Amino acid sequence: MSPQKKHVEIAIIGTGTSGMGAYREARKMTDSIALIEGGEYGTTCARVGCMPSKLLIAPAEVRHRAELFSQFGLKGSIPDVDGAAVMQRVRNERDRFVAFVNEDVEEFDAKHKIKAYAKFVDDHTLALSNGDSIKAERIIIATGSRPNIPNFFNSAEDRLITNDDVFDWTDLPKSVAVFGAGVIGLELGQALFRLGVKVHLFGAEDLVGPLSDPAVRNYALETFKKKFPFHSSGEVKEIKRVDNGVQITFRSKPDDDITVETFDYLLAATGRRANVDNIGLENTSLKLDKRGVPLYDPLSMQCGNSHIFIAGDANSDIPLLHEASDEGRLAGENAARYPSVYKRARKVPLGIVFSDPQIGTVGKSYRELSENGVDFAIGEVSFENQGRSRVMLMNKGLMRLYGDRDTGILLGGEMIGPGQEHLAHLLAWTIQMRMTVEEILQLPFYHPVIEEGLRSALRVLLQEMGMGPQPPLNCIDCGPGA
Ligand SMILES: Cc1cc2nc3c(=O)[nH]c(=O)nc-3n(C[C@H](O)[C@H](O)[C@H](O)COP(=O)(O)OP(=O)(O)OC[C@H]3O[C@@H](n4cnc5c(N)ncnc54)[C@H](O)[C@@H]3O)c2cc1C
Ligand SMILES: NC(=O)c1ccc[n+]([C@@H]2O[C@H](COP(=O)([O-])OP(=O)(O)OC[C@H]3O[C@@H](n4cnc5c(N)ncnc54)[C@H](O)[C@@H]3O)[C@@H](O)[C@H]2O)c1
Repeated sequence: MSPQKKHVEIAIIGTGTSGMGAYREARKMTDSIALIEGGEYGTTCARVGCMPSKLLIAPAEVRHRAELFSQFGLKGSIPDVDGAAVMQRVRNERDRFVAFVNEDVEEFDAKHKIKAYAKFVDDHTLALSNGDSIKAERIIIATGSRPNIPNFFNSAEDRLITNDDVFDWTDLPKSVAVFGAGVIGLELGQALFRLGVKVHLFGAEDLVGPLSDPAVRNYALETFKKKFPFHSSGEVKEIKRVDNGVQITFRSKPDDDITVETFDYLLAATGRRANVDNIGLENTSLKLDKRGVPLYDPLSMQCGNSHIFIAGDANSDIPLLHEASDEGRLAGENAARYPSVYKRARKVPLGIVFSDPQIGTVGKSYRELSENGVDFAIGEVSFENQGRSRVMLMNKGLMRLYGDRDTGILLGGEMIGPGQEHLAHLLAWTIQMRMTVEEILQLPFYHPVIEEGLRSALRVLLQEMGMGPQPPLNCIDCGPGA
């Protein structure tokens, strides 16, 4: 068949979370759409991201609780891990989540869907990998991201893997060297370790997860180092493919002796790279930043004043699922409205790492406040003596909250500890409502709950801001271990 030339109002490149959101919004206003997908339908989140990673973490957490039996005075053995069964459940449930997404895609109008990779030929024209081309009045870039793999890792040859590979395993390997102590490395590394896999986590510059507050970061480093081999500032001298796997020669700390260990795989979790370097942006008039991402307005997703919009991981800014979804819908709405483009307020930043202890970041980070010279106070609480956390043997953690000294408004926080996935939400909601610390303290806190730890941090913050009335810290009406 000779190559087809199609003309549409809106072309959306990528049918992941942001592309699907964009499609739903744009579809409300036009029937002239091309929704293009080069890879597999199903989204990164459901196929190889959020969902399968949490499916791997779940059995690891359950088994870890059994390791605490004796501390509770319980007798019983720690369950053996049936790696094949663990991975079978991960794959089955993953497939179920992917099937839900695919059902949604199935319901999209068949005449809108195109299966091919797209590349810009000029500002309005896309060349497709199937030989066809599309002329579009407006275009949305929703191409997502892919693992960033330093060249250094290539010597691991066929034993170099990423998150794209892990969830297709039919059994657990014996050993994995995880590179990158960011979100993926912490989540997958700890889960594999707790499922009996020999894991070493190799970080860089003592960074851990998304933490920028030095006190919380140091606490996190100390805590994770007690849990599994974690070389947070080590030096890797050599990575070599050997007969039985990948041999890694390294120093755990700068002054340590050299160690040589062999692993089945090297898992690269060293950040992600936006899929914007391979879509022909050089053929457009878009201005790019130093990462190669088009300059765009995060309140409208519009690139400059152009008819091109960018959403989700493709813009590299907040590579999280709920943000990709919001950005996709905003881009879809504005592409349909163009040239009258609306700005929408963005949600308060919220990040959660599903490690144990969990990590939470909300609102403005310590780094952002410090670098911008904001005069902020810090309220800190340790979870080591927090009542409910001790009861549950989950009493590891440190929360630091930041408040504005002039207005008493809560600005943000960084934390590691029990139940942070819930505490971080409460904090994000109160920050989005622009509540003062005093107002938040008027809200009900039950007893005995982990939220009482959050209340203690808020009370310390109020005191640090010099704003009364100041309830006595560790007051008796707060209940023991608040
Ligand atoms: C291991 C892992 C765990 C994660 N866990 C969480 C979590 O717990 N919580 C959270 O909030 N976020 C998590 N994330 C992040 C989250 O998955 C992403 O932010 C989100 O999926 C991004 O959605 P997207 O629409 O931008 O990209 P995607 O869903 O990746 O969609 C992009 C689509 O574009 C297609 N495409 C690319 N280039 C082209 C082209 N040229 N032509 C046509 N199609 C193209 C791709 O094939 C893909 O289908 C995780 C990510 C990973 C990797
Ligand atoms: N729970 C969640 O919400 C969740 C879970 C997984 C992923 N994600 C998203 O996916 C994104 C990507 O995750 P990620 O963990 O790949 O990236 P990341 O940016 O969180 O962490 C990458 C880490 O790798 C380190 N690193 C880089 N090069 C290295 C090297 N050569 N050796 C050792 N360490 C090196 C970096 O210093 C950094 O700490 C995250 O930013 C997040 O937005 C979210």
